[in-house]
Amino acid sequence: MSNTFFGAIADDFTGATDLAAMLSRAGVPVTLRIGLPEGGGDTATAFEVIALKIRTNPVDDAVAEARAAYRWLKAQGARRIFWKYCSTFDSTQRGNIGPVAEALMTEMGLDLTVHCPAFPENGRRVFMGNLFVGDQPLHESPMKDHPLTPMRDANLQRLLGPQVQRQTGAVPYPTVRAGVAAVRDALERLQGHVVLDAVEDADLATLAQAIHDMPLICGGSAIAQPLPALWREAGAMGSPGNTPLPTAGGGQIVLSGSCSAMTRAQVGTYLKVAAGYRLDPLELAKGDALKDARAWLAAQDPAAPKIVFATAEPKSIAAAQEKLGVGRAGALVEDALAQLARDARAMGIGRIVVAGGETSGAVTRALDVDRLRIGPEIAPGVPWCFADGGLALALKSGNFGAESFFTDAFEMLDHGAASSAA
Ligand SMILES: Nc1ncnc2c1ncn2[C@@H]1O[C@H](COP(=O)(O)OP(=O)(O)O)[C@@H](O)[C@H]1O
Ligand SMILES: O=C(O)[C@@H](O)C(=O)COP(=O)(O)O
Repeated sequence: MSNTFFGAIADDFTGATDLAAMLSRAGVPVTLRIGLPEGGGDTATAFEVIALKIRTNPVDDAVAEARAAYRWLKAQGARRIFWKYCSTFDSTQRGNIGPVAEALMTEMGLDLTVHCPAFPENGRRVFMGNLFVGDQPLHESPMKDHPLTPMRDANLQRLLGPQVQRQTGAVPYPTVRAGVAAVRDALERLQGHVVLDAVEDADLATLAQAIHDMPLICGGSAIAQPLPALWREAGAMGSPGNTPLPTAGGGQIVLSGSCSAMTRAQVGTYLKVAAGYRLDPLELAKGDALKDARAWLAAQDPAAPKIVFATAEPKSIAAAQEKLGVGRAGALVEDALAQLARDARAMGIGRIVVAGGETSGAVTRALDVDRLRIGPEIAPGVPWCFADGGLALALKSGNFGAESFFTDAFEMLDHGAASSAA
């Protein structure tokens, strides 16, 4: 058995890099695995994050993949397990947040776990069990129009309830404000899935102190940031070593399949300085559109700023989904962007920014990457990641980053920030 201390299972790829970034901020080197590792005990490190693509899979498939990932982490000796899902609680009515949490509890013989999606730095706050995005309740935020997981309620217990067998409960804000002992006390009296309120980072610090010894924590990435220092203090883990990051190759491209309000703004901003090609799922379904996109890409200068995007307004997404179905519309775009990523690599492009969690999963898999090292953060929760062979990837959650994100990302590499990263 090797020395893994912390093992995370992330339901999508942007979520995995987000969590890895938070742990890196806390000073620990993280190994990010793309998909379930094969064999691998000899390469296991202290902090392992496994990126799966199971956010919108059928429940049974998602549970089976998460269980297999858990068993691999357990075989490496992991003593803390983290089930990483989206800070906007992206899930369908059936799952997969609840069913995976339940399966992990059963595997681990637990009757209590906590759910903490709050990420105040990115505007996700939980108050009295209700999730806010900026100043809007989740179901009034742009998440109500997500192509795959439209969120139509903000109350986390109401969202979780139908997804789980065990009971749900909550630690409300006044208890969190009352401090660590009050939170511990509340948790001792609860069972099942307990939703934790957190409005500011100070609340996350309180919660982390109260829950750092729990074997299973579920939620967004922000609650992970204060944990390594507490584990170190409690003597639960040693000081992991550090190794230098690989360097990034040349050339650049942005591939965007996210349709979030923030990505739409980012694409609009980037098109002012970059060459752009728009993919339309209805055209892709007809057959020739991908060939045209590939020809367009082949004619571009690898070094010049460029973007291929399917990013569209809710009305146009709805029209495509009505004709093709939600799954097919999404898959056509994901497959096309995956093929274009392979083409970009073949042209010698080594710096790729991908917008969208599902999209990132499709692209990263297409590039045959099995491990990523975590570099500097471009924006909160979005680090540059480095694969072997000179490939640098930034996997941007739809909602994250400033409007200038795509330019910010390449400027960061141009200015050599990667070489100074932890
Ligand atoms: N124009 C479009 N019409 C329909 N679906 C689209 C369109 N553009 C992208 N999609 C799909 O929407 C989904 C966006 O999800 P994702 O990549 O996870 O983005 P986010 O990070 O914003 O959630 C993907 O499956 C993508 O293929
Ligand atoms: O927690 C978050 O918000 C992100 O880490 C995340 O999961 C992003 O998912 P997408 O918005 O689908 O990229």
